[in-house]
Amino acid sequence: MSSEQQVEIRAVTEGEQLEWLRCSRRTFLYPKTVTAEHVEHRRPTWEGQRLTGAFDGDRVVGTYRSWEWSLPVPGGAGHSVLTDHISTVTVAPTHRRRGILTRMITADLSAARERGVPLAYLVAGEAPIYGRYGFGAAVAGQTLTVRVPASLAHVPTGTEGIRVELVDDADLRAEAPVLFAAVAAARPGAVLRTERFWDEALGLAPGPGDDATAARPALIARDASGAAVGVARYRAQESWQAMRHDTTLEVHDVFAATPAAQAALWQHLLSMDIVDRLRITERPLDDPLPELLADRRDALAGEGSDHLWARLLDVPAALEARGWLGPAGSCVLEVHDALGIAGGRWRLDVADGLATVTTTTADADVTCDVGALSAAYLGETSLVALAAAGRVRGDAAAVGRLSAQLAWQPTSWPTIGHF
Ligand SMILES: CC(=O)SCCNC(=O)CCNC(=O)[C@H](O)C(C)(C)COP(=O)(O)OP(=O)(O)OC[C@H]1O[C@@H](n2cnc3c(N)ncnc32)[C@H](O)[C@@H]1OP(=O)(O)O
Repeated sequence: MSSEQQVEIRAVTEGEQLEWLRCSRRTFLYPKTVTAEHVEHRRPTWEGQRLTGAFDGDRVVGTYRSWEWSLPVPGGAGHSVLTDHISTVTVAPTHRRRGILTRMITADLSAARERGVPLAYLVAGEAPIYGRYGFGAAVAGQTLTVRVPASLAHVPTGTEGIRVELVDDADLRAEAPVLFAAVAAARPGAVLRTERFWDEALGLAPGPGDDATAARPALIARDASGAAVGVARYRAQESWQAMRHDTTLEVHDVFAATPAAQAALWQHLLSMDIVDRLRITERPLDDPLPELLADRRDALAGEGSDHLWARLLDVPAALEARGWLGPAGSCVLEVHDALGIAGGRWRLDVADGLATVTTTTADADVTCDVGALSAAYLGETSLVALAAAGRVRGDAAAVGRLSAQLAWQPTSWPTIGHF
């Protein structure tokens, strides 16, 4: 067996992309044969992205993909930071636990910092992997299961003026991306989507061997002027025989410009015939659905999980880029970073919804590792909870105030944004 030192980490050439894709899909236990057609299908997505490979001789034994992408942060629409978006992280089972991921990710994070990118993020395959590299679990998602039929006891004002139309998935192409972009811009941590993502998600660009899915049913909610104000997508079991007995409708990608439009979509979905339950994925932690129901036990929360992991690369730039809802006040914050990328000690002054961050040598009020601050950065994970876990240290009043300052409403939104 070759030693770790013989494994070379470098950019993948066009001619190596097929082996690179094979390595990633094999490691993710993808069941289908990967061909040159799959590479052609992925090429539009890879344009402008960095594809890195770990090579043992001419064999690809590790994959890593990253690119610059904007991420909404607390502060409302218009508050976003440039990020290093990381994906397709794999090391072949034959080459695991020899430091290959460590070499790929530390090189990528350091290079991103040098380019002036203040934040990195990814959606983790498994929770224990990324904490050691300074990532913190920053956006959680939940799956709600709701018995059908169920009725809404409360609806927000204006729900009666919303009309819900049944369309095909493909019919969403013109209107859904614009609506999604507007909704996502105001939700911290919402992974933004490319045009290519929409083509693939709506079944308009099927990969080799994939079924064309563009005719799946979907819903559009429209206001009195006819403008699209909400979208919901869903799929049922494949055969009607299975559906005669016990039918779960998998509902995903529900988003709306207003609470009324969202409630109108739920009203429609909760009253569908031949359906026993809805299984609704990718919901934020503050989803109002249980509050709308006549019997809140009709909605069971389950499968809550970390979704997006964030990693601060430039603490002052990232803290100054976001908005602040909490009380005005100052503290000295010391951040440790074992990778030597983002550590330092700063005075943080919060006032009028903004923060000013300046280097200081004063004693620290609050001290933590970069992973803990990264977890709290998007406003959802509580700094007080991190302190209770021993991951943040300092005077309780200073930690409590910084925790209240970092918190943001509405919470983050666990969107799926790339393939
Ligand atoms: C954004 C994404 O793409 S998420 C998807 C991540 N990929 C996967 O889950 C696919 C299956 N897994 C893999 O391909 C590999 O196991 C990887 C990429 C997760 C790890 O690659 P490796 O090269 O083995 O990691 P490396 O050797 O650098 O490990 C560094 C440390 O992390 C630990 N570690 C790595 N992966 C895991 C894991 N899944 N669970 C627990 N610990 C882990 C190692 O034990 C090691 O710890 P140590 O330094 O204390 O010895």
